[in-house]
Amino acid sequence: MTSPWLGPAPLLLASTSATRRLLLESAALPVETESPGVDEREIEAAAGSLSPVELAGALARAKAEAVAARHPGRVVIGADQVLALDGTVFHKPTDLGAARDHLARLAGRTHALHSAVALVRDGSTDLFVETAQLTMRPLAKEGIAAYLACAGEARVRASVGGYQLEGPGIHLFETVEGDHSTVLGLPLLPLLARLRAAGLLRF
Ligand SMILES: Nc1nc2c(ncn2[C@H]2C[C@H](O)[C@@H](COP(=O)(O)OP(=O)(O)OP(=O)(O)O)O2)c(=O)[nH]1
Repeated sequence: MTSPWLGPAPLLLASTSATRRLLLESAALPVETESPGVDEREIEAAAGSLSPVELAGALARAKAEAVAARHPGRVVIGADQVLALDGTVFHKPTDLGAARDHLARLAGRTHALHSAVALVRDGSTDLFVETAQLTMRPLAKEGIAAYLACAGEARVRASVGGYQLEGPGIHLFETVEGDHSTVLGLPLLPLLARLRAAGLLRF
């Protein structure tokens, strides 16, 4: 397969997310990954009164710029996803109990997933945020328990909402508005448009 990538070196993804890496590889792009090594909670605490969208952008920028500083000349992508319900920000559940609490609060409501991407090239950062709106079914605690038993702790803890839409999480929803890749945490269409505009893609 001839990759569409025209860059001199593989894309450098400043992320520990296997999901994000898979999304880029599924687009036939050569990817290297490096952990950003930034303290997200510290950035969030310092961010003070940022909106969820601004917080996602600040975290994506911090991750990308931290890795770009270590690899001058590379095209670096950082990303962050924030789940917001009525302005309250949710973080990845630390265990099944936390996931159960999250889902009880999200059930029957519409929440936003703000997926921010920071693209760093030649010392400049291009930042954008895409939002998906997800309406979760009303779920009794028995339904939530059955979902958690089906999904399992590893899958539940791997994503900010406690669900993986391409997995059993799909059962939780009435409607999903927004691009699938935005839900998974790396909005591909606007990212590819920017890489194409920079002359980094063959087509
Ligand atoms: N496979 C899958 N992953 C999802 C889904 N929704 C969210 N995620 C994942 C993508 C990200 O890995 C994670 C969002 O959390 P973060 O933006 O903090 O990224 P994470 O800490 O995983 O990695 P990073 O900070 O980039 O090193 O949740 C989904 O529906 N399916």
